[in-house]
Order: sequence, then C-alpha cells, then structure tokens
Amino acid sequence: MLQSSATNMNDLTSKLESSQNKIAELETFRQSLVSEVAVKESENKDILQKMRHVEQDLQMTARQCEDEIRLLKTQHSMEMEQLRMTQARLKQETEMLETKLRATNTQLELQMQENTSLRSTISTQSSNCLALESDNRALKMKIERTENTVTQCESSIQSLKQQLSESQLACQDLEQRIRNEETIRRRLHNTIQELKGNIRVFCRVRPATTAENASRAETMTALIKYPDQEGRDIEFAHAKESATGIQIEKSYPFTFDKVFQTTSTQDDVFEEISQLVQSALDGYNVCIFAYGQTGSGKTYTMEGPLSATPETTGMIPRSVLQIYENAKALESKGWVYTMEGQYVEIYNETINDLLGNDGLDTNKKHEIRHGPNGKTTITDITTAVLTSPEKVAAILKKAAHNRSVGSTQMNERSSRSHCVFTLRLSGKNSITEEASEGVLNLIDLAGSERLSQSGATGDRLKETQAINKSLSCLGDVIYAISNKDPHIPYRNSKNSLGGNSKTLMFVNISPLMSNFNETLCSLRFATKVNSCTIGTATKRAVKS
Ligand SMILES: Nc1ncnc2c1ncn2[C@@H]1O[C@H](COP(=O)(O)OP(=O)(O)OP(=O)(O)O)[C@@H](O)[C@H]1O
Repeated sequence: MLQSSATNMNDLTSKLESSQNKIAELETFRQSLVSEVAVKESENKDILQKMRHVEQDLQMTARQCEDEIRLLKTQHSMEMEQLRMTQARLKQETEMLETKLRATNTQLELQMQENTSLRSTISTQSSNCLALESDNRALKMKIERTENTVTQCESSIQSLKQQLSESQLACQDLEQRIRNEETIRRRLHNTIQELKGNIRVFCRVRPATTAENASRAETMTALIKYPDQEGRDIEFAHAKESATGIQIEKSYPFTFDKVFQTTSTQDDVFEEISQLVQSALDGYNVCIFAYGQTGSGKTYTMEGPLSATPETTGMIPRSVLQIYENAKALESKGWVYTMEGQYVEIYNETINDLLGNDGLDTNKKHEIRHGPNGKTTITDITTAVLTSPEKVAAILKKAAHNRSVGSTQMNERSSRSHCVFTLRLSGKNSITEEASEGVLNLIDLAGSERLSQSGATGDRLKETQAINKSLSCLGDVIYAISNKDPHIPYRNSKNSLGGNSKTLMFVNISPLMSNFNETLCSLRFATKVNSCTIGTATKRAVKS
C-alpha cells in the first residue's frame, strides 16, 4: 500500500511539476500577451486617435457634402422648374404648331382642290374663249348686217311715224263713231228687251239639300222633265213608286222664258239677267223679284247662300258689281254715273230700313210716296252713295245682318219678310250731252206658302196672313196692269210694281214630292204672270 501511495506521490509530484511548468509557460505567455496587449492598446490608441481624426474629417466632409447636396438640390429643383416651364412652353408651342400644321394642311388641300378646279376652269375657259372668239367674229358680221338694217329701219320709222299720225287721226274719228254706236247699241239693246215683253218669268228648280238627301221621307223628289232643247219647258209629274216601277199619275207641263234645272249655277242664271240689269244703266226701271214658297231657293238666287263664294254669290251682289264695272267702263265714253242704294224690309206690312245705323228701328215709320213724275220714294229712309265695290259689299253685309229671319216648320232659315234692294242710277254724258236716270229693284219676296201648309199659329199666323195679303195684292197689280184697268191698285200693297218697269220674275220651286201642291200653285201663278203683257217700258225722260 505504501508502495502504491509512493507511486501516487510520484505521480502527483510529476503532475505538479508539469503543471508548474505549464503555469510558468502560461505566465510567460500571459506576460507576452500583456506586453502584446500594451502594444496593441497603444496601437489602439493611435488607431482611435486616427479614427477620431478620420471621424472629424468625415464629419467635416459629410457637412460639406450635405451643403453641397443642398446646393445641388436647390440647383436641381430650380433647373427642374425651369425644365418644367420649358417643357410646358414647348408643349404649347408644339400644340400651336400642330394646329397651324393642320390648318395649313386643310388650306393646302383646299388650295389643291381649287387648283384642280381652276385648272379645269382654265381649260374650259380657254375652249370657251375659242368659241367666244368665233362668236365674236360672227357677231361682228351680224352687227355690220344689223347696222345696215337699222339704217333701213330708220327710214321705215320715218314713214311709220307718218302713218301713225294718220292713224291717230283715224282713231279719234273711230272713237267718235264708237260713242255714236254706244248710243245706238243702248237703243237697240233696249228695243230687244222691250220686244221680249215686260214681265218675263224664269223658273228655277233648286236641288235637294244634303239634309233632305239624308232623310228618307224628304228624298222623294217629284218627277221633273225638261222636254225642249231651248230650256223653256218644264214638266212636273206626280209619280208613285210601286213594285212594277215608277207610275206617273198626272203630268203638268209649263212653259216660261227660261227654265233653270237643279244643276244650273248662279253664273248660268246671271248670264240670262245681265242684259236686263244693263238696262238700268241706260235709264230704265228694272225690277227683278223672286217668288216661291219658303225654302224654294229665293234667297239663294237673289243673295246667295250664307257663306257665299265667288261662284255661289247671288243676283243682287252680281248685279250691283256688274253695274259698277259697266259704269266705270262707260267713263271712257263720257258717261259719269252716281249710284245710290236703299235696302228695305217689308215685314207685316211695315217698312223697315235695313241700312239704318242702329240695327232695325221698328218704331220708325216709313211711307211709300208716288210722285207726279212717276218716281216712287220711301220717306225717311237711309240712302247710301255707292262710290266703290267695297262700299257696295259693306251695305249688303249690313243689310244681311239687319234682316229679320224667323223660323217656321217649313224651313229653319225661313224669311218672313219681303226684302227690296233699290239702286238709283243717274248718268250724264259730257261729250254727247245725254242723260239717263234708271232704277234697279231687286226683290227677295217672303215665302208664298199657304196657311195650312206652314203650320203657323199666333204671331206666325199673323205674319203669314200679311205675307199672303201682300203677295195677292202683287197678283192684283199685275192683272190690273195687264187688263189695262184704269184703276191700278198700287196702294193695296207696299211692294206694288210700276207699269214702266222692265220686270223679271223668278219662280223658285222645290224638287220635293212633299212640296208638290205648293210647287203647282207657284207654277200656275207664274204662268199667269208670264201671260201678262203690261205695255212697253219707257226710258225715263231726263233733261240734261
Ligand atoms: N240652286 C241652289 N243650289 C244649291 N242649294 C240651294 C239652291 N237653292 C236653294 N238652295 C238651298 O236650299 C235651302 C233653302 O233655300 P233659301 O233659303 O234660298 O229658300 P227661300 O225660298 O229664300 O226661303 P225663305 O222664303 O224662307 O227665305 C238653303 O239651304 C239653300 O242653300
């Protein structure tokens, strides 16, 4: 055991010795390290010293750099601003230039187009020029020829002037002859009118109205025939429609101076009366009146329908216009006319002034006066001097407005009054020293229907009785004149006729079967009137 401990001791001693050696080595190494650390520390100090220097340098450099950078940045931003401004200016300039370029391009295109058209114009013009040059040559030749003709013409003008002065003398001579012939024409025209007889009768059949055509009962028109070519005959037949067809029960033939069928126009009718109207200008008393039952077309014939057109206007406006135009035309032959118009309504045997200012003044009394010179006048009545066609139209309008229009079962727009339009014409011829005084009476009579037919009662019955009385007086006057009765009952009726009138009666008839009996009465009365010869109308003697 001791042995082992000694061994261990040895071991430990050797170990201690090696450890001490190692410690010595380590001490040596530590000392070398300390010296080395000292060296390093001094180096480190140097380095730190250097680093501080470097740091200071760096800081200085950094500051300098920052200053430089700031400066550069300022410079840069200024340069950038300048650059932006330059860029904007450049952009603007570019845009302007582009716009200019576009305009220039358009102009260029236009110029090119113009150029092309100018080129073609130039080529056309040059070919035209060639043609003109040749025309010019031809014209020059023509001018030469014309100059020759002008010389010839001048000499013929001279001879024509000579002829003209001879013709003017002949013309004056012819004008004098025309004036003489106008006097002869008047005389001949009136002789013809006189030869035709004083009371002439024209029959007019009105067409069925639209309302009548629409109603079945009214559509039944009577059978009317116009057998002759001259338009003077009318045959009125009572017809019955049965299974075997239309059977004529009885036929009634009549003859008048003229028969106007349903298709006749206002123009056709006026053509036939215009000559008679002319007589008033030549100094005659002309009387045209329309007779017939209510709704037979008297007002249509004399005045025209309510809203008349130039085609449908009636005999009164047409006559006045014709007289006005003829009087104007006669001015060149030395005639100067004054025309005065009166328009009255005879209602219930009372005369009303249709041209009065404040509508119808029914309280104002008017009387008919027959003067010793054959002139018939009405007291206190408005007289309109007609100086223009407009004045004529205005008085006709005023009269239509004032006219009293009533209604019966027969016709809605039934007129229960007689209407008398009087036109007095005084003419003087300063060349021939002739003078004339004529009167034109245009009368739209009240409906002639019999009492039983009209269905009138009360005031209407009184009106119808007055109408019938005045119309029967009209018949009395006509018969008395035709029988050369010394007592002519003029004063029986306010609308009596003068024996020195050239008279025309329209008998207006309805085409309806329902009016058959009334139509027959009218046609029979008209036949009696037509058979009257009441002597020759005389021109009013006027001292010039
Ligand atoms: N020739 C014609 N052509 C067309 N229509 C007509 C004709 N004649 C008359 N008429 C029409 O027949 C109707 C009756 O005519 P109008 O009023 O002229 O009758 P009238 O005899 O004057 O009646 P009244 O006695 O009541 O005055 C009206 O509607 C009118 O327009």
